[in-house]
Amino acid sequence: MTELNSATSPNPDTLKVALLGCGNVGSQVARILLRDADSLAARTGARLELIGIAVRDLELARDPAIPAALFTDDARALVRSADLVIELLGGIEPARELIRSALEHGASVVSGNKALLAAEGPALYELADATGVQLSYEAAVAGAIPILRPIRDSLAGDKITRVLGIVNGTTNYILDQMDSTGADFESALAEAQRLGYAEADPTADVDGHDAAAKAAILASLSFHTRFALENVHCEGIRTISAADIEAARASGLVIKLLAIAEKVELDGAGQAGVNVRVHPTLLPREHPLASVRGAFNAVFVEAEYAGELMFYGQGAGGLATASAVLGDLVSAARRIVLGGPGRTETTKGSVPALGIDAVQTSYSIGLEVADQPGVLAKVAQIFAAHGVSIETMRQTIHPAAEATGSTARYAELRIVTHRAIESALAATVAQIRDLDVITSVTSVLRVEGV
Ligand SMILES: NC(=O)C1=CN([C@@H]2O[C@H](COP(=O)(O)OP(=O)(O)OC[C@H]3O[C@@H](n4cnc5c(N)ncnc54)[C@H](O)[C@@H]3O)[C@@H](O)[C@H]2O)C=CC1
Ligand SMILES: N[C@@H](CC=O)C(=O)O
Ligand code: NA
Repeated sequence: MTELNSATSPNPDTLKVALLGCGNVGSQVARILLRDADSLAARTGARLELIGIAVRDLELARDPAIPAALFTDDARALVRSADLVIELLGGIEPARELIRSALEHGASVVSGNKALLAAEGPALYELADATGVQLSYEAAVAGAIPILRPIRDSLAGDKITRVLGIVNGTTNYILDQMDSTGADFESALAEAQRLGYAEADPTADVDGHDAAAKAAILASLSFHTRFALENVHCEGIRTISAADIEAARASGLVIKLLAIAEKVELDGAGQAGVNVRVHPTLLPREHPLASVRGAFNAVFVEAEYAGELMFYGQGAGGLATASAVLGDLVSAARRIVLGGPGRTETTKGSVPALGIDAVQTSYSIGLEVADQPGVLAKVAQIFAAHGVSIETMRQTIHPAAEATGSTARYAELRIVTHRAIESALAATVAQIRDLDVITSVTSVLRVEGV
């Protein structure tokens, strides 16, 4: 391995590519780089030579399509010899240290690591700018879907007002399986893991953290201001029960985990901030996002001049994600071949990050109440006191629960509100919880798109 980057010589015939990680995505990237070497060279203007693949365990049986000689357990040395580094390890360290080392050595970097980019993106970008190389991460948000490049480049002359999407394939797969086949949560998750959609630690998917990292990246690029993970309100899908899914279906709705970044007007004087959030959301079945099935993702972008745009495709899976990685790689390689400055990020704006309390949404609230006179009036009074108006209220009377020896009938209420400020909705629910006639608040879900 030579220490000199070929990128430093003008018009290089060959660019050296180091791959870090050979898991679901990395192994597919390696296969494509080897199999499609000629066509990639034709598109790039230089050969993309895979010089090594950093793995943790050299003894592990690997894909026979990848020559064994390419594997190394010395990622640091590999990075120092490359013109282009592809980071597909996941996690914060050693990914951060290796990316920094690559950028400092003048290598461009392609990464799919949203956890790292949400946490460290701006610092890494500054480093890439300082050394005149590129840091690209299309794979990090919505897998194969070209979404970051359109936001950053194609919409650079527009003003984005709202981004709303399904950006986690694993949770969409789980919710879809629960809805369409009645599968239970655990078996749907196990299948998502088997299919290579889930993160190494799937709690990142299930608890919404993966979607939150993507939401932070999307918001930062869309609103030209850095939004950190701490700015993202995050709720996962662990609390969604089969009963919630059934109740949604009965009302012509479907539950999806949505990432939303939207401009919120603070007053009539043009003051605005941005709220970024991830939470399970009820959508009408005819809403375009409702028909996004399996591990597919879709992102709606609303912009002042372009209007509504929708991006749809495979949000997870090794091969599909490899497509986004290769796209970034060829683009970065072309810049080396053709010369010219790298792309710069514009996340130095100062739009305030607003908490979820400031947003307008509507709630679907499930309640179990005593079946006695006056209950509805008490509940309705609380809504009125908070200025929240009720759009629909459905009541189902259940017979006494014989199994528990109870003789009292009880009623199930499902209330859908009109749009209101989140803080008023949350305060309404909190006060309802304390009513003596309420047995339990069985679910609270936000509703969009009605
Ligand atoms: N799987 C998917 O559908 C998508 C994954 N991504 C991202 O791409 C990255 C890779 O994802 P996957 O391939 O699914 O993960 P994976 O867990 O299948 O692969 C990661 C590989 O890196 C290896 N590794 C970890 N630390 C290492 C180290 N210090 N040295 C050498 N090897 C090391 C692991 O042993 C594993 O083989 C992650 O950042 C993930 O968030 C992004 C979009 C979609
Ligand atoms: N685990 C992620 C993989 C892609 O980013 C997901 O399920 O979407
Ligand atoms: Na993408």
